[in-house]
Amino acid sequence: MNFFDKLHDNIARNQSLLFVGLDPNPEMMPERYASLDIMEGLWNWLQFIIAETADYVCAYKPTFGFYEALGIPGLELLHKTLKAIPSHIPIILDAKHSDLNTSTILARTVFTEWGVDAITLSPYTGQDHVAPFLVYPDNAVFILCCTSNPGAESLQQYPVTETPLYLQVVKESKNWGTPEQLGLEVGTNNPEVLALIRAIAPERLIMARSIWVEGSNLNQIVAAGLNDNGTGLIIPVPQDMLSSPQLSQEIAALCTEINECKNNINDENSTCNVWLPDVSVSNIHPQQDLILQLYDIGCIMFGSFVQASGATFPYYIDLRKIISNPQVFNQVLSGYATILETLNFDRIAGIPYGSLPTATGLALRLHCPMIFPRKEVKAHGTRKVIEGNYNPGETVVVVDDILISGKSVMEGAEKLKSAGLNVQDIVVFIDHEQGVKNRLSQHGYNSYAVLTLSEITETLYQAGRINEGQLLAFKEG
Ligand SMILES: O=c1ccn([C@@H]2O[C@H](COP(=O)(O)O)[C@@H](O)[C@H]2O)c(=O)[nH]1
Repeated sequence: MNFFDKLHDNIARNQSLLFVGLDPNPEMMPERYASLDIMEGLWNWLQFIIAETADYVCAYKPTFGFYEALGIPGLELLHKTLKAIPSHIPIILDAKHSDLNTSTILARTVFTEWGVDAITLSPYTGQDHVAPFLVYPDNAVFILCCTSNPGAESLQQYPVTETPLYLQVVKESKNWGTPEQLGLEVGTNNPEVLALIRAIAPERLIMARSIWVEGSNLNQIVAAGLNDNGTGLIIPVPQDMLSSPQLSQEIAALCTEINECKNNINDENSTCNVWLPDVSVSNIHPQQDLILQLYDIGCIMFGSFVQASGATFPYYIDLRKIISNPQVFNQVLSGYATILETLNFDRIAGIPYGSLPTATGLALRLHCPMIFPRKEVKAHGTRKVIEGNYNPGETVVVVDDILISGKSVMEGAEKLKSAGLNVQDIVVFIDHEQGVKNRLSQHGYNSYAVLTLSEITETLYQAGRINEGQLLAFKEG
């Protein structure tokens, strides 16, 4: 089960948006444990917190730094703490990790060895740093986009007049991972800041932090943080409460207060227009997130572009860019893989150059050998038409990026056939439509596409990424 499903199950099971920090901070350890050895006192305290709160939380969030600061016994304590958390409750390791060089090894350690479900990351090292954490489909990351630390303000709010840095972080990080894998960590007690972030990221889970300061208005904070469906927000249990001997009663009362707050807000927002989200939800394309990301990373361009056929189109689809965005690339591969898994073949062939990375990714993912027909045959060396090993008589599935006239893919397929291979199935990411599938079928090929061009354009239009003029440009192209 992936992190978000696990989290939502617990929100529903415990009727709680609350998460608890499991922080062995000696300065906060209650007096009643003072007579014990420090590590024993902290361990008893942590066990007490888990036992008292397990029925009232949606997640636990151990802060890595507190354990690290206790040295080797601290890391042993972390290990024991992670083991003590009931397995159905998701664990968010608060690491605020920011080092690119250690991201791959840390991701592997925390997700595969420690059983952590999600981790907090600092955004400064960019997508390269985040990508190694996103190759684990059941795990998630939270990107720190805003902190309540007054000293951070001059950076976060810069430049004051245009988009401040913290909002830029929100915008940028939306391109790094899907809503199921990437949430936002937002430290603020200012409802306006939360509302600005929510407006830019209506689809993201927000992990609120630092909301419990004197003068904070819980109702306003919850109202600003919830999404249009009245969800998408998790709230920390105040640190002070975790020292209380009556922890379970206090957290139960807080849970009720937040639920009342949430229900009132959701009731207030339930106007006579309440049917609208239902209508739009049913219209949302299942691949909407991927389509928007492809657009956002510049795979869909407007302008005057001459096609291989000589025709001029008012747009160009450049799927070659996906190789620079591992998260998007991975999702594109999943789209192809779903189709390939229904077909029978001995080898995968990619059409150069654009589809070679895709064919390579699919060959690795599906454990299937790959070959490719050369675009041009070299006048030296082996002078091979087909690269890679194969046996005549084998069946090959051809993968390409987009079908416009079908000429490129058929040329590639013919080269494979002339080497004695069987080619029947062609799988592309985008079908330009306008009869190209029929053309391929007239030449004896079955063709399959992950998406059609009209599905993409309708989705972009509905999401407000393109205007009516651009939509028409696609339709008339
Ligand atoms: O928007 C586009 C249009 C074309 N391509 C490239 O061309 C072939 C598909 O064209 P055919 O007419 O079907 O041969 C495709 O493999 C792309 O490499 C493109 O990338 N984007």
